[in-house]
Amino acid sequence: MAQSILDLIPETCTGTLTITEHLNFWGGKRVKPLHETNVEPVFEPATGHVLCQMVPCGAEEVDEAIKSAYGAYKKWSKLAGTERARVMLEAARIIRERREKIAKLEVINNGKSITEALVDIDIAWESIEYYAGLASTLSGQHVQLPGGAFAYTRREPLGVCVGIGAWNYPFQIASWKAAPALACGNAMVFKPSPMTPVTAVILAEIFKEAGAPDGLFCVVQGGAETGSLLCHHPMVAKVSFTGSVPTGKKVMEMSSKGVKQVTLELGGKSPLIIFKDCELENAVKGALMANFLTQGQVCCNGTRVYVQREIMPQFLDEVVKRTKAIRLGDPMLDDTNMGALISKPHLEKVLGFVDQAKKQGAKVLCGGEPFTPTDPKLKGGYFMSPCVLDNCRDDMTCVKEEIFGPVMSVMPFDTEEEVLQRANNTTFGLASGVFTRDISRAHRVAANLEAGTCFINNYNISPVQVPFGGYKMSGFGRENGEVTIEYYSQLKTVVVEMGDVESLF
Ligand SMILES: NC(=O)C1=CN([C@@H]2O[C@H](COP(=O)(O)OP(=O)(O)OC[C@H]3O[C@@H](n4cnc5c(N)ncnc54)[C@H](O)[C@@H]3O)[C@@H](O)[C@H]2O)C=CC1
Repeated sequence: MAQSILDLIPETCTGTLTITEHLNFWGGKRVKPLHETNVEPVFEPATGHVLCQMVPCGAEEVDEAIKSAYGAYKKWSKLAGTERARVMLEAARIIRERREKIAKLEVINNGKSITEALVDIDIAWESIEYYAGLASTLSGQHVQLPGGAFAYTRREPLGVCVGIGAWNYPFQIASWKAAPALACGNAMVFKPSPMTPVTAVILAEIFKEAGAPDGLFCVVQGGAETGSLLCHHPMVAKVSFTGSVPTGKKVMEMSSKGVKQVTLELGGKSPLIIFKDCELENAVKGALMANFLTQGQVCCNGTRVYVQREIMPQFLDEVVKRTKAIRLGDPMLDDTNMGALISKPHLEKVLGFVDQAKKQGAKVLCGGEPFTPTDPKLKGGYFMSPCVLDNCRDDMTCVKEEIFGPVMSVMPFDTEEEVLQRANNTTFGLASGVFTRDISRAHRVAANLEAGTCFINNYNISPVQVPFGGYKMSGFGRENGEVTIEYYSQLKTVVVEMGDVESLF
């Protein structure tokens, strides 16, 4: 097999890696693009250095990848769950073994800190390991019918599933989609975001090395056009999408033409409610975790922080103190805790939200400015200082729209009833959080929040055993947890007659 891209990573890698290897993968190998049209440069967010070129796949290549996946599906779906589990466990082991190198590559392509990237890679192999465990438990039901007849159900795969990913968790999103899909006996064609094309192909190489049939996990590069080709392809049974609400709607519409199943993991504007009886230090830490991971580019972030009026001054003091202490800089260094945003246009968009918030009456307590690290190699990076906004109102743009950057909006509230009404007054419903020491209140609030997840006394932890997904316009279907098996399989009912046919004719 050709040399892995992982072997190209130099010792000191910030701003030095250039990848010229092909980033498509099907038929068990990396594939050279057929045409070099609509090529887009891919930037290293921390430096602005061109990391590689993203060459989108056209119709012929998408068709080839899907056919390769279909061939693998025919073999893979015939294996017992235990046999599939063996390959998946081996893939998880290889990822674990190479976690540092994969994490470094993720940092180079995404800009998040190495500390966070290592967690992402660990969650990725954990997910593959978890679904490997479930692969051998898939089973149906036996139903007795009158006259000795009976029926049973078989849990069968769907076929070729498509995964379309966002740029904020490139390797983790690919793994979260591949793991349940493969455990159920499907094959997957994955399209990463055009801004983060690099690490999905590493996952493909690892599945191959672990013993998966050629084509089981394929990678096609591209943007909207390639994504649309995937959604329309007649041999695709399901599309699992992570991205924005507008694109999610298009994916659903395109998939509906072929009556394909869809999972949509979309955006959010999640509320975090902090009651005066909370343990304040934990609530402050929770608010930071809810806003500043991956430079604030996290779909389930709790960016609307409602704080009970009596504790607002202490809360703001502490939150600002800790936010100012966040160390920005070279994401490859262990003591950096915030890296660079994904792109220059995205940085400008986020800074634009801060400007607009100021115009609408918000007060910037800290951050919200472009940031230039002292290290000269980071001069061209897309950094901004994490921002806390006070004096926010529910009708402001910064409180209503997903910013997808390190910007926390803080608002006071007085009563539980009032805050619940305000927290639910949104078209999104991905996540939510509550900090309180009153256990009855905690569960009552959790039950009344209209969101797919509610964190009590913590925020943004995502164990693979726990279902993750949205309410309302944040999407439907789930990732992680046992329930996701339902989204990657279908039930066949087999009815068995033991006597004579009683014909009405
Ligand atoms: N709920 C969740 O689990 C997550 C949601 N997100 C959401 O993703 C968004 C940020 O990610 P972006 O990559 O900017 O989102 P995006 O919606 O622009 O793109 C997502 C993916 O869809 C592809 N795509 C774009 N147009 C398409 C089309 N017409 N047909 C098929 N595919 C198409 C893109 O190439 C990319 O791979 C945020 O809104 C965020 O909230 C991000 C991460 C996790």
